Amino acid sequence: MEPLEVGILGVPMDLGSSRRGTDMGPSAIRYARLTDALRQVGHRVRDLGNLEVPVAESLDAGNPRLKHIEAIEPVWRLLADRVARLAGEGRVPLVLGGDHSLAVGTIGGLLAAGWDDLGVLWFDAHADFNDPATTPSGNVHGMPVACIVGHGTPELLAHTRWLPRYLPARRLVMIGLRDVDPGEREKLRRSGIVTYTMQQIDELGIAEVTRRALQHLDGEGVRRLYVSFDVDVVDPDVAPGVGTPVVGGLTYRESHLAMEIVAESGLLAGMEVVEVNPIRDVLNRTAEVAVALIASAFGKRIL
Ligand SMILES: NC(=[NH2+])NCCC[C@H](N)C(=O)O
Ligand SMILES: [Mn+2]
Ligand SMILES: [Mn+2]
Repeated sequence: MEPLEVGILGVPMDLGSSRRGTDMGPSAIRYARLTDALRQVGHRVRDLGNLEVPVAESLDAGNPRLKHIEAIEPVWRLLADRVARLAGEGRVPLVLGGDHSLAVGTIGGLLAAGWDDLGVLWFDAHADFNDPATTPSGNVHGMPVACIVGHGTPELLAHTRWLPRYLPARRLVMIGLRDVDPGEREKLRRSGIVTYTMQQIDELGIAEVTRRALQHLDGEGVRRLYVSFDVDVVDPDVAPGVGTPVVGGLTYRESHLAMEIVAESGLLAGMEVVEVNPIRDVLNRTAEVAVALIASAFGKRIL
């Protein structure tokens, strides 16, 4: 991989989740030597620090079907500005979460930067495609995909009016699904989003699935790839430090192989790693897995 100018941005946010702790994700990932890992692969790295995010205890959650949205939307806007600026400077944004709701800000920022050839690989145990009508929890980290592709109730989409446009649903591919809510399933079928469940990964293998996903995006005109990596896609035995663990996830090697294939595609233009929750982790193991996966996505090779 060509040497890149990587810009790291932390988003210490857990307002989108009912469990506290993902606000400490950026620190845990940095502590696991992220910049060293990227420099070893040959990239130039600049860490731009963290965004300021309100603390849950200082707020009222508000609407129980859209918790903390009044505090989350301003974080999205701020994050979108910062990401758009990074992209405008020719830097590759690497965003450290934080709960997965932040993806609305990152992807919104890339759309604002005029990335018309953007496609998204969404690695996740969950579909994150709920809206206030379908959500079982009211947690906004279960809704970012609905916001990004513009498929949600007007109440939800009212908070995305700052987006320059929505991402076409066919430019987002989900990999690793194994916990989808009933309301999400219906919406997902009609959405145009391409999905690969754990069953398909078991049957086809992660290499074939990742290659098919990339091939589909290529056919949609995607030339710049953004990887949204929710660490709960990895099996909780390997990555226990997450807010919403689901058994039956990717093995250590499967998740690496997917990242290695992403690197080989030559299309990686940005990445976020979200949902690392140090409170639930064991000796920062999940953050270490996150750093190793980032290194693979950014071109680290075994030989
Ligand atoms: N980014 C995540 N970890 N999302 C978990 C979502 C869980 C569940 N589907 C919900 O909407 O509440
Ligand atoms: Mn997620
Ligand atoms: Mn998830």
